[in-house]
Amino acid sequence: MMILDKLADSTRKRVEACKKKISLEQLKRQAAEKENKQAFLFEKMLKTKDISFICEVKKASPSKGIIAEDFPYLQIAKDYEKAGATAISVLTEPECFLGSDVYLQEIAQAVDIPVLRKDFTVDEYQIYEAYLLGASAVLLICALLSVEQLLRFRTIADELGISCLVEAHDKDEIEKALAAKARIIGVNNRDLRDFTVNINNSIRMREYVPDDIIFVSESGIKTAQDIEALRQHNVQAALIGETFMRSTDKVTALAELFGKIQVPKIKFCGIKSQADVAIINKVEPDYIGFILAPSKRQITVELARQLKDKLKPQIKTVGVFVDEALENVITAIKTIQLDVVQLHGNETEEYIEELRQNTAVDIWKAVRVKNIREIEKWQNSGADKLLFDTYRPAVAGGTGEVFDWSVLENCQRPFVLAGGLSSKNIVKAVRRLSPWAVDINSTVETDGNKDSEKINEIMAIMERLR
Ligand SMILES: O=C(O)c1ccccc1NCC(=O)[C@H](O)[C@H](O)COP(=O)(O)O
Repeated sequence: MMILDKLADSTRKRVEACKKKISLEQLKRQAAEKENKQAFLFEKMLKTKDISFICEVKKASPSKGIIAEDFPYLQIAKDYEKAGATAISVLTEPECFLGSDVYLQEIAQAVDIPVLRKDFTVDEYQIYEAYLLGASAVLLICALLSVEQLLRFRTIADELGISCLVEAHDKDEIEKALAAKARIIGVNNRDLRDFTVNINNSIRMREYVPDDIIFVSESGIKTAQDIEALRQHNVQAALIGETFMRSTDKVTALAELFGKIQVPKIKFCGIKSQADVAIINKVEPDYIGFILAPSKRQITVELARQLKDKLKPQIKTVGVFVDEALENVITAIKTIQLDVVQLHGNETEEYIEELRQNTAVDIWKAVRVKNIREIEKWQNSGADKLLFDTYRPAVAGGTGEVFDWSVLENCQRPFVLAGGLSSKNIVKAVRRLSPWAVDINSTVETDGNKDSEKINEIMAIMERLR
């Protein structure tokens, strides 16, 4: 019997045993009661310009045996998220892959990125289970399912708001996936009959999948050259297990596979004490920001001057103002010896122009992003840089919340990215948007003060991207 048939058999038995504990009807009722706050997140996140990474958490496999003796699955998942993974695939098959539903459930709760349940789906029961465990997607393998089953399972998943990664190995299976109206097709580079792996399989199969369907290359991807070849063939995502499972430093491993990027300048905003300055001097970011506008982080011009005195001279200072009278801004620039003025209110082009006439500092205009029109409106601004931040009514800045980055994908000007950037999302943001600089504030604070561990973590992550 082939491995796939064995796995399907044992999965059917497993599902029957589960049904005795909780019936399908009960499971359906539970699913109906659960609110899906992030419908189809898995496929939404895979729709990016450059290649995405689906990183796999797996302890063992039939072809390789035990891959990870030590298996801190939650830490692995968190490391993948920091490394910039777009999604995480979690093996739940218990016999050959030594997976568990518990891994999936805990991981889905611990990370903000979508999680795929990697199992051998042979029964609709497993789709409801996956949804209840917190999965954002399930795997449907063409070699195991008829077109009718694929269609039915995909329809159930659609009703629940979760995605299906429909896996094929050859042209016939791709046709089956297309007949089942798959929106995401994964081509497996591993031949499950003899376990041989050849990443050219997905490259060969690329032409059979229309461009409006997300194409995922699965298995055996090891090197930056592999990723570059997939990129050249317009592959949207790479699903990688063993290579990442065997790497001790996921951030560096993913950075090496992704290839060189332009690492942005780094600004930490809301510096307000000598203790903050001491932390900053140790890590030497490119910029720091003093909030000189009403905020829980506001400091006086005089305190900013004193802090600047203690700051290493190579670190540039940004004064953040909100609709401040021009003469006060000019006085602050001179007193503190600011390098940059960040206008974070409703300042106009005329205001920017007048400021330009009166000072030599760089001017950054903060745009709090409500929609894409906001981005377009400021494209011809006279400001030196635009800084895009999250819009929240009645909050000028420092929200700690992320906005929808898709509006920035066609931005023509170099920009500063702000809004809820953290060690969890900064790599993904940098790869996806190539900002000129990143601005981090709330997420590196603990109890209202800058936290050296959190700042060090961001700096260490960015260092590994170089
Ligand atoms: O941070 C503030 O308290 C603030 C108040 C008023 C105007 C601007 C403010 N911050 C400006 C920044 O440059 C922040 O770094 C930016 O908004 C991002 O903040 P966060 O989302 O907390 O990382």
